[in-house]
Amino acid sequence: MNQEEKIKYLLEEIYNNSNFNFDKSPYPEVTLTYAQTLDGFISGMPNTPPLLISGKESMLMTHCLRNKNDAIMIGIGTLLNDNPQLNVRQLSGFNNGGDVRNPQPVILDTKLRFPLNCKLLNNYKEYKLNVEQKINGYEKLTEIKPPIIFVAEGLYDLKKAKILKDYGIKINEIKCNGSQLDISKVLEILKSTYNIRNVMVEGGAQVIRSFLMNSQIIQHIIITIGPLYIGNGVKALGFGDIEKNSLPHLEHVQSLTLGQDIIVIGKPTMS
Ligand SMILES: NC(=O)C1=CN([C@@H]2O[C@H](COP(=O)(O)OP(=O)(O)OC[C@H]3O[C@@H](n4cnc5c(N)ncnc54)[C@H](OP(=O)(O)O)[C@@H]3O)[C@@H](O)[C@H]2O)C=CC1
Ligand SMILES: Nc1nc(O)c(N)c(N[C@@H]2O[C@H](COP(=O)(O)O)[C@@H](O)[C@H]2O)n1
Repeated sequence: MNQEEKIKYLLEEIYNNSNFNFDKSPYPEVTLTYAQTLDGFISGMPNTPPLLISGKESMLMTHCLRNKNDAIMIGIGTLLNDNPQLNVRQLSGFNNGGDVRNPQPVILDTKLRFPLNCKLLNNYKEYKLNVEQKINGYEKLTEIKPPIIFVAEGLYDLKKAKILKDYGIKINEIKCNGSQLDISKVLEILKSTYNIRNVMVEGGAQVIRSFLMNSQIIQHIIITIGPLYIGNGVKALGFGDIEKNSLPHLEHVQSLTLGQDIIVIGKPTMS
């Protein structure tokens, strides 16, 4: 088995041994995953270039996880800072007719700050154009699914939403009482409207915090620890203290090394 096959096998084991019952749950199966430094940071200071924490082997694991999940969720903070692609381009066979798939991107974006020139939109537009115009080799392209954006009712620009919808982007309005979107509602819609069976939540800090504070909706946590210190930056849980009792601990813990990185895998529990 090569490295990619070994990682895929490891992930199969994790998901096959999950006692998650999709039919009985109002939500998809949720995996929270991120990479952090030895001093607990997931990135440098806000508005600085993206920080590479994962080595090539654990980045391959991230792409295998993306391949395994129907959807990948990030907050608008990550989109604005990193301009990510959220695809599986590191897997063998990508764009060469291989048996791999991209997850559908999901963005939490109350005020629709989604930039009209971001890679997520450009990649989707380019893919659609290739398929619609049957451009040479289009049959072998790995499908790119349209991003799904969650916005708050009354807080976003309807004209911008119309432009995005015309490109094929899915926009879902949620009633929002507080300052952030209700992640339970978001997950319910992903399951009921989009038939999303499993979702990996990649971050950033505020999204990780929201999920960990509602850890009953998470089935798996997979953390990559890269062997570096950076001194300051954005902590995995963002800024501001949290009551210790609101956070879970892990059970059924496994750990392994991939390259120079340590991977910690477990199930969150409050008990
Ligand atoms: N190392 C790693 O694995 C990863 C690192 N990162 C890093 O994280 C940093 C970004 O983190 P951060 O700035 O916290 O941004 P986030 O990606 O967590 O996005 C936060 C924003 O999402 C919107 N939002 C809407 N609803 C919710 C909700 N229920 N919970 C949380 N957020 C919600 C809010 O914006 P609004 O009010 O406008 O809707 C909020 O400000 C970047 O530097 C990036 O590099 C990101 C992913 C993985
Ligand atoms: N697994 C992992 N390791 C790191 O070191 C990271 N910085 C991240 N970041 C996440 O990956 C996104 C970038 O994705 P693309 O390479 O553009 O597909 C970034 O936005 C974070 O979500 N992840």
